[in-house]
Amino acid sequence: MNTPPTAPPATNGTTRRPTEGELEHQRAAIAALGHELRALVDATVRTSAPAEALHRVADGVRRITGQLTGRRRERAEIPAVDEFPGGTRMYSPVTGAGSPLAPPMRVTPADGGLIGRCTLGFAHEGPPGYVHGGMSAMLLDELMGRACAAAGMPGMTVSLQVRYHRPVPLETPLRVHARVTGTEGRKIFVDGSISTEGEPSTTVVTADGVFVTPDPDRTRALFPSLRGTV
Ligand SMILES: CCCCC/C=C\C/C=C\C/C=C\C/C=C\CCCC(=O)SCCNC(=O)CCNC(=O)[C@H](O)C(C)(C)COP(=O)(O)OP(=O)(O)OC[C@H]1O[C@@H](n2cnc3c(N)ncnc32)[C@H](O)[C@@H]1OP(=O)(O)O
Repeated sequence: MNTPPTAPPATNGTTRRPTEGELEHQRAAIAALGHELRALVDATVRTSAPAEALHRVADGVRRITGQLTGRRRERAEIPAVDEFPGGTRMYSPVTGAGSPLAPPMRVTPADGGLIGRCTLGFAHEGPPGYVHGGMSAMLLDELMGRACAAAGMPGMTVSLQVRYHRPVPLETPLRVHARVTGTEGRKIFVDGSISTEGEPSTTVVTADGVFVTPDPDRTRALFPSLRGTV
C-alpha cells in the first residue's frame, strides 16, 4: 500500500500524518456521503416532482452544502485518504466511493489484467435507455490506466480509440476488462472492452489505447504533491 503523500492538518493546527485507522474512519464517512449523494443524483434525474418541491429541495441542498466547511483541497493536491498512483482514489469519477459522479466501478485483478464491475443509471444516459458514449470511454480509460499502474508502469493516456459495436444498456450489470498488451520504451499498449455480466462473451464496446509514463522531471512538474517520492 502506498504511503499517503499529504496529511490533513490535525485539530491542534499542526500537520501530522494520519494513522491508517484514522484514514479508514475518514474513508468510511466519505463513502457514506458519496452513497447518499449518488442516491440524490439518481432521484434528481428521475423525479417528476413539481416545481415547488424542486425549489424546496434546492434550498435544503444549499443549506447542506454550507455544512461542508473547513480547508478546501487545492488543485493537484492528493487527498490523504488516497493512494496515488494505482490505489484507492476516493473521489475518482469512475471508481471513487466518495464521488457523486462515479458508478462507482469495483476493480479486481483477472485474466492477466483488471476487471471492473458497475451498473450505470439514468445520470449516465446518452440515447434513451442506453449509456452515454463518453461514459463508456471514461470507464475504459480509467480501467486501462489502472491496468498500466497494476503492471508497475503508471501512465497517462495519449491515445484512446473506442469502437461502439452495440448500445450499452442502463441499469444492467456491466463487466469492463483491461489488459496491457505490450510496451515500447515509456509507451504502454492496452486493450479494453465492455460486456454485460449476463453475456460476458459479447463485447459491446472495445478500445485500444496508448499510455505514456512521464519522465521523472515531467512527473514532478505534473504532480507536485508527489515531490520527495519520485
Ligand atoms: C510514481 C510515478 C508517478 C507517475 C504518474 C503518472 C501517471 C499517473 C496517472 C494516472 C495513473 C493512476 C490511475 C489511473 C487512473 C486514471 C486513468 C485515466 C488516465 C487519464 O485520464 S490521463 C489524462 C489524459 N491524458 C493526458 O492529459 C496526457 C497529456 N499528455 C501529456 O501530458 C504528455 O503527452 C505526457 C506527459 C503523457 C508524455 O509527454 P512526454 O514529453 O514525456 O512524452 P513524448 O511526447 O516524448 O512521447 C513519449 C512517446 O509517446 C509517443 N506518443 C505521444 N503521443 C502519442 C499518441 N497520441 N499516440 C501514439 N504515441 C504517442 C511519442 O511518439 C513518444 O514515442 P517515442 O519515444 O517512441 O518517440
